[in-house]
Amino acid sequence: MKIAVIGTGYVGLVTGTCFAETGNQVICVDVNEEKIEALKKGITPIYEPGLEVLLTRNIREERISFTNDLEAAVQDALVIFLALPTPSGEDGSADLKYVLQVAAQLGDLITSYRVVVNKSTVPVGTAEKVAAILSEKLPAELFDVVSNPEFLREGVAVDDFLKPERVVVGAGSERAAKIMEELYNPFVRQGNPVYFMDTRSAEMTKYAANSFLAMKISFMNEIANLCERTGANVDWVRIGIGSDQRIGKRFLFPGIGYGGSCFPKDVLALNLTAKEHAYDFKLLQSVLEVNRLQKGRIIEKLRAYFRNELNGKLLAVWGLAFKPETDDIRDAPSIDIIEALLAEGATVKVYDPVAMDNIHRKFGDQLGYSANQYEALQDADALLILTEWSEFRNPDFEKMKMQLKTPVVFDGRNVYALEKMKEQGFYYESMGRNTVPF
Ligand SMILES: NC(=O)C1=CN([C@@H]2O[C@H](COP(=O)(O)OP(=O)(O)OC[C@H]3O[C@@H](n4cnc5c(N)ncnc54)[C@H](O)[C@@H]3O)[C@@H](O)[C@H]2O)C=CC1
Ligand SMILES: O=C(O)[C@H]1O[C@H](OP(=O)(O)OP(=O)(O)OC[C@H]2O[C@@H](n3ccc(=O)[nH]c3=O)[C@H](O)[C@@H]2O)[C@H](O)[C@@H](O)[C@@H]1O
Repeated sequence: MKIAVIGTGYVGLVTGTCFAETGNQVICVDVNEEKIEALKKGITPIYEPGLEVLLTRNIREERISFTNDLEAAVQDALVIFLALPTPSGEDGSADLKYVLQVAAQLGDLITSYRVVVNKSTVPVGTAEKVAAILSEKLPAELFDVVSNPEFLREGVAVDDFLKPERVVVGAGSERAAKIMEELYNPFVRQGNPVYFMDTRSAEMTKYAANSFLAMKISFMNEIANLCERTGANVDWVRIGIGSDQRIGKRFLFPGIGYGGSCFPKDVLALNLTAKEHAYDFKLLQSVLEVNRLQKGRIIEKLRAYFRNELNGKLLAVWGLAFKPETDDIRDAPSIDIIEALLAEGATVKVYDPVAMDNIHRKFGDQLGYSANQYEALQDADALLILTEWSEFRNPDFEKMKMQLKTPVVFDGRNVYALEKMKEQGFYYESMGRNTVPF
């Protein structure tokens, strides 16, 4: 099948590459010329394990190509995917300007039947808005608008796309549903269900999924905070509740609050949708508040330890990306935490395996940047762990102690076992577990 993908960010690039991998002819479009030039050479602008290999193979076998020319891209494509940004607007609602602008452009370019598929995360009713814009220029028989939200996670995006736990398709017509069924057929053959529904339900499914996961994390963060106050250990509580299949083992890890390009903006946007419909979504408001507070917990711990004197302290930070296996720092909790440390007069030295360039673009010379994890520790009063990269899991503890001024670790991701830190002689505070004193 001939496919056009508009927008070559995370979602567009993975969508295009994976559909090429399953034998379709894909053309990807972006307004960013630099990005397109790099992609033509097989260079991906994002760090995503496995993506570049797949991309270069599909470029070599001529199943995927890149252009800045929207008209050329949609000329032959039967299916047009919109993988455009939907950032938070000023009031927290999803800003639809990119999606609606492209819809207007498509109205001028489409000359025969096309399925316009929205892969971006968009509020309920957006498919109808896109259809209304297309209708201004096109007769109804020339297009269908489908909602096909994406559930991939950064860091494991290729696997998530090729082996999805489910695919959701909101299609208003039989004709469009059939085309989508054919497109996803290779995935169905692997036993993964495709759920066909109306466009409004598909749009709501995406927000409900992200908000539910954000709620699960926030719930565990609150349990962790309570564990600290009651002397329980959240590791045991997590295992204890997670083995109940109704709860599930995943997404029960407490930490420094959820971040990333999606949970924060999507929870905000769903809350706004509720407001617009005069519905007071109390649970969602609590999720937002709990997450805001959780990012400050590690600062509270530091303040208590340093007796409110963070001014003049040298603090090392390991991990900046919003989670491991990505260089993405969009809405990363590390940003809020570093900003709070700087505001209190601390000096901050950072290290991350892949997100250094992105964090440098954000903070410039406000921070010290280290070439490796041990260099960051030199003379530091304490280490903060903000992303659970696997290379932080089994460090050379002796080297850490030698580099640090005092062997003090504040772990926002529960990377180490309490016994290990005790044995190694660290002062160690983590989330929802007992503090290991000197
Ligand atoms: N990043 C993720 O892991 C996931 C994101 N989503 C959703 O997918 C959508 C896209 O997200 P990302 O890929 O992360 O966004 P992104 O911001 O990384 O990429 C968007 C791309 O669209 C391009 N673009 C902007 N205007 C354009 C136009 N008029 N024509 C052509 N290209 C244009 C930009 O240059 C950029 O390359 C959002 O709605 C997001 O919520 C959904 C699931 C996962
Ligand atoms: O809509 C999206 O963009 C995507 O958002 C999330 O994917 P992603 O943002 O890549 O990252 P997650 O793995 O979900 O992690 C999000 C945040 O939650 C935090 N988290 C996750 C799990 C957990 O147990 N505890 C926890 O604090 C992570 O550290 C991270 O900051 C969803 O998991 C995807 O299904 C969805 O497609």
